[in-house]
Amino acid sequence: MLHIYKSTDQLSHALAEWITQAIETTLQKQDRFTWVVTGGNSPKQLYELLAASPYRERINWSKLHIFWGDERAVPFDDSRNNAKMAFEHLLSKVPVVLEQVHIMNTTLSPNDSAKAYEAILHRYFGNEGASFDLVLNGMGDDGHTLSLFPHTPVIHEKQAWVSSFYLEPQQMHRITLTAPIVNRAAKVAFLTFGANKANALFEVLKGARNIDQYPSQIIQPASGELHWFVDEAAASLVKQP
Ligand SMILES: O=C1O[C@H](COP(=O)(O)O)[C@@H](O)[C@H](O)[C@H]1O
Repeated sequence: MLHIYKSTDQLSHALAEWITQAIETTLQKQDRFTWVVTGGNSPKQLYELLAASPYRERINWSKLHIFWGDERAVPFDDSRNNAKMAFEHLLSKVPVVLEQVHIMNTTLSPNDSAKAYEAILHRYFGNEGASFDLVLNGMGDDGHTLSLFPHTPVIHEKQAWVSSFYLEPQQMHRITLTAPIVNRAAKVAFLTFGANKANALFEVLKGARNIDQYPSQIIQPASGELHWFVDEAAASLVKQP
């Protein structure tokens, strides 16, 4: 489902409300809510909103179990670290249970970090079936999501739930969830805005299947919901007749 908003402000507010309702509704049926948060710049306003009234009071933070979709293999105190960003804008401001907040450990080698994260996920979800209640994703203007970058082999991963690799153009290792686990989620929501994302959004939603060029295409929950929260600038090509 495609949700289009006039401004990034309206978009962030609508997504904050949608996430809060998803948490409220799910917690009426079960005792925990597992949420994968995203990095990058796009979610900063959303995170600030969730950390403030009225969302802060409506969310039962003690029931939340937080995970990351991907991480740059840099120390936690590096400004590029996705977990640092989420703590700065959200998690340090709300009463989360730290034992339920699972950052990707960048003090280990990237390979060991991916294995350790995969072990955590298997403890939560077993080997089959269950997965996250919500995966929040961003999308880069090159069509990447998580750390599934164009023309990287990890796009085609079929077994591992977490993988690491060296991203040559950025001279940096990345650790990322893979399609096999993300596509089991109950809900996946993309947050994308800005004219620079318009072409990628068009190709991902309306273009021919080309997952190597536009890796966001591979995120298609098997039985869960897929939502795209975008602004009019990003949706400008999608909306054309
Ligand atoms: O590298 C990354 O980029 C994507 C998109 O980021 P944005 O700044 O364009 O919103 C992000 O979702 C991912 O977590 C991050 O590692």
